[in-house]
Amino acid sequence: MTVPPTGSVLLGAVRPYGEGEPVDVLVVDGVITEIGTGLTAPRGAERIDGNGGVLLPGFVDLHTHLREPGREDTETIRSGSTAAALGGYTAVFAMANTRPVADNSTVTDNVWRSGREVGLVDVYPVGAVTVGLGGKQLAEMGMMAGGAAGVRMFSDDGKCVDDPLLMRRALEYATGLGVLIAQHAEEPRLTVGAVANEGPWASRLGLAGWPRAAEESIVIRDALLARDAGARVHICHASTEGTVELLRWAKEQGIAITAEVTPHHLLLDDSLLQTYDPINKVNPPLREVRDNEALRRALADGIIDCVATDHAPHAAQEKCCEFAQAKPGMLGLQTALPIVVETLVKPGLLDWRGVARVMSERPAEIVELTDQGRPIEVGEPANLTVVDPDASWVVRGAELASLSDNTPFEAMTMPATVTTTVLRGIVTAHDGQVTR
Ligand SMILES: NC(=O)N[C@@H](CC(=O)O)C(=O)O
Ligand SMILES: [Zn+2]
Ligand SMILES: [Zn+2]
Repeated sequence: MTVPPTGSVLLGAVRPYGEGEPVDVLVVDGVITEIGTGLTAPRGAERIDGNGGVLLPGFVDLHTHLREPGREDTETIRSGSTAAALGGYTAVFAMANTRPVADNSTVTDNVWRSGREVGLVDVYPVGAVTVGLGGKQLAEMGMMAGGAAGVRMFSDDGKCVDDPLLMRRALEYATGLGVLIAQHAEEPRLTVGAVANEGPWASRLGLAGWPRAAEESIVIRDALLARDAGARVHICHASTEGTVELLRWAKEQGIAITAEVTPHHLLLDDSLLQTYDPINKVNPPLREVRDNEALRRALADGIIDCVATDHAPHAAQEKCCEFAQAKPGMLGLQTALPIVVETLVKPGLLDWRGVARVMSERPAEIVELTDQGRPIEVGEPANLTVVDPDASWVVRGAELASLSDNTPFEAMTMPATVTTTVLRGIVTAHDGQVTR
């Protein structure tokens, strides 16, 4: 194991959790050593002016697609890490649906090492649950967990582990290894050919519908399997009001279930499909306004644990085509924080402490990272993000760091921006530029 590099920096005039008067935060060798006013930077330390911005723990994304290996034309570990650092992230979990699939330790260890070499964000590879995402045979989870990457989360994301017996075995095996299974909840028999939320818009537009039950039946099935196995299970990209109610029930029973919601499912609804622009095509599909509202409330009250981007880059030719043929997925890393501000902070559902909870603390806890999502206190690791809460900017896909530009937020005005990201005391991004 290589020792990760650390740095020293003085963050001047920042407001931890957006509270109180601005203070200076001194970081030496990757650790916060002093918080106060009028601090001076020791020799060799960088000095960053925080301009009174909000200081938060660095964001942790449990759901990112980096497309390396296999589709480096659409995203690489470097380009995805760049987007992550600019978006305020200090750790991202890279999904296993690459080519080849990350179903063995050769792939997961390579992703881990490449992430370390780039050094902009901690890239944690997610291992596949089944060989080749085929849903038939369990992958060697133990080998991946025991490798250099120390894989701690497994998912067939993009596909559902739909066989209930196999899912039960995966949960049992994962419990023994102390790792987490994250489920893409989609009963495939109910979504054959489905491209849009089953509802009035899909009917009107002649698009094949994706029923809510396809998601909800797997959510409740997996909650029950986790209960019986004494296992933990994590639900990827929760998208319906019904899923929220099932999560509430399962948590009330004491079942160890956690869930994430994407920024796009918080903000966008299926009325956008009337243009037939596949930029809005995603799995699970954009739902209805009542779902947006239920998901926002669930995130605010903790029924949904965290925000995860499901950053899913696709090439122009995979998006600029007939709706049914287009690939599902949208960019997310650089727009996540502003959308959380728009949908939760501005309406008063979350304060900045709450943003720290859903973007950093809870995701870090779910995957048991000990150096992320930590309190902003002396002696804690300096994985930090500075936000300008008053900034306003217009999204331009072509200007985002991703190699792809499939953002559904094109031309939208965003509130708030990340001004600085710090990984173990090293400034990784500042004023819209990465440092390495
Ligand atoms: N969300 C998507 O629509 N697409 C994801 C896969 C997934 O998250 O299910 C992708 O890999 O492109
Ligand atoms: Zn998925
Ligand atoms: Zn995904």
